[in-house]
Amino acid sequence: MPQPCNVVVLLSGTGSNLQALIDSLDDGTDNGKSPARIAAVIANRSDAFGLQRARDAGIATRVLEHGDYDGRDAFDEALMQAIDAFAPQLVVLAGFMRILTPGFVRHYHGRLLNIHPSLLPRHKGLHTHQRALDAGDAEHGCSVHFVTEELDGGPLVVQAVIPVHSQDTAGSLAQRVHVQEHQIYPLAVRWFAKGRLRLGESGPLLDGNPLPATGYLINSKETPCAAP
Ligand SMILES: Nc1nc2c(c(=O)[nH]1)N[C@@H](CN(C=O)c1ccc(C(=O)N[C@@H](CCC(=O)O)C(=O)O)cc1)CN2
Ligand SMILES: NCC(=O)N[C@@H]1O[C@H](COP(=O)([O-])[O-])[C@@H](O)[C@H]1O
Repeated sequence: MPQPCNVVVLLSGTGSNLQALIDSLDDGTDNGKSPARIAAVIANRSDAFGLQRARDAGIATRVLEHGDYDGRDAFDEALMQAIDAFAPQLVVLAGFMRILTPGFVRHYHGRLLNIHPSLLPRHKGLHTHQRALDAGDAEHGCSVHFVTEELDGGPLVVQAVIPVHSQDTAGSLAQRVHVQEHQIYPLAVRWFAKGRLRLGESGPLLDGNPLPATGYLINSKETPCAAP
């Protein structure tokens, strides 16, 4: 049995996506041989509740406060050293609210994933739920993508789609998107950890086959269909 894929998770806040990853990797569906292990959780804020979730799960934690460093490059250099101490095969951004430098992104090319609360390429950046409402979008959702230098511009791995209801608010959308995030992120991490997902020269490959530009699309009726 190959060693499980070492994963380091970066976060800045609540950590519900971290919790979904913890729960999915500990759900016994792999005959007790999880394809991945979360080696560490690293936060850029000491008040991130995700740190408590990690501690409760017995996962190592580190805090690097970006304000303690003289600029982005210095912070990212220290962050890389902290991450590499855990020798990850995969780095997962789970609500990590810092724009990463080109040097950082290059260092983790092909093994750096992010989850974003919109149907990319729509609504890159922040405040996506309100922007979807303001734009009158009929659909919204979330996206997992490989991280590149272009903010939220990396190649898509998987998206989950939800309908926007007339009575929706940014808060209600966030709640319904979170449910989908907690399905698609564990799915993508498992694919990567099992060697099924990789970033090829021309884009993401799943089982050797190019994924569509949308990534694997889960047209959610809000009860996510089984994915491969
Ligand atoms: N080079 C890249 N860095 C990051 C990416 C990426 O695709 N390429 N994804 C983001 C995640 N993200 C949205 O999914 C995101 C995070 C943070 C920001 C942002 O504007 N951050 C501000 C600070 C905001 C704050 O502290 O509240 C900043 O860094 O100045 C936009 C999008 C992770 N990084
Ligand atoms: N641009 C990055 C971004 O906005 N990411 C979003 O932050 C939230 C973190 O929630 P969590 O801390 O409960 O996992 C998630 O909704 C994620 O999509």
